Amino acid sequence: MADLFTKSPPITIFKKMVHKIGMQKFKDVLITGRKYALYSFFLSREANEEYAKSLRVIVDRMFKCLSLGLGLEAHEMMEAAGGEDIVYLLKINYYPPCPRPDLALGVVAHTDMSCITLLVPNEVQGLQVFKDSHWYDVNYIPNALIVHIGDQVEILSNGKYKSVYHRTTVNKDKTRMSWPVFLEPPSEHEVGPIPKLVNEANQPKFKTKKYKDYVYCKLNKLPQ
Ligand SMILES: O=C(O)CCC(=O)C(=O)O
Ligand SMILES: [Fe+2]
Repeated sequence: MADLFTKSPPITIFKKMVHKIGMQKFKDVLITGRKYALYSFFLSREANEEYAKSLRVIVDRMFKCLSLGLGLEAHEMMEAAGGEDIVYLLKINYYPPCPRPDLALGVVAHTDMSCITLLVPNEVQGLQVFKDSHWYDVNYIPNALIVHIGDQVEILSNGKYKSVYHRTTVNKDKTRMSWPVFLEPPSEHEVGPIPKLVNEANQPKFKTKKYKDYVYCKLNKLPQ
């Protein structure tokens, strides 16, 4: 086990996980409930490396578009989000069939804390987004990536881009899975409205703070 934590870059995901939940709990998780998802992490290291490489290309383009959309230079948004040090955090969601989907949710309504999230679902319907007081199903499109704007892009853009409020439902007969990659600033990185976007007429709508402090407040439901 120790060996696994000293090798190549994707292992930082596990280090991060261990750091978050503690080694004992991590081992407990490995031998109990979420065995399936965590084993698939270990077994598919190469696949994850390949996937991360492909995602990088898309991530660079997405940040460029977001930057240009705000009238900034192409590189500015990504730099403000942590540049080369942006963290790629892969999570695997596993939603088994549920006898009473009318009484349960897969994931409760939330916005992602990340800058952006790139998500691949399987073909089972479940993701919903909230708009104009309604929940809308996100249709499954084969080979398409789903992109969420997360809280950090909302902050960087001083509210011009809104983080998407979403949730997941569960299915009576089918198992749903999804593989989101959260693109996060490094934990010590300070995130706030990009100075060029702030002036007399556009006062900052968000505090500037370290990403780790943002996460702490959000997870503990404290005011930001
Ligand atoms: O499973 C999904 O489609 C979305 C999951 C999600 O919102 C999350 O993990 O943050
Ligand atoms: Fe989410």
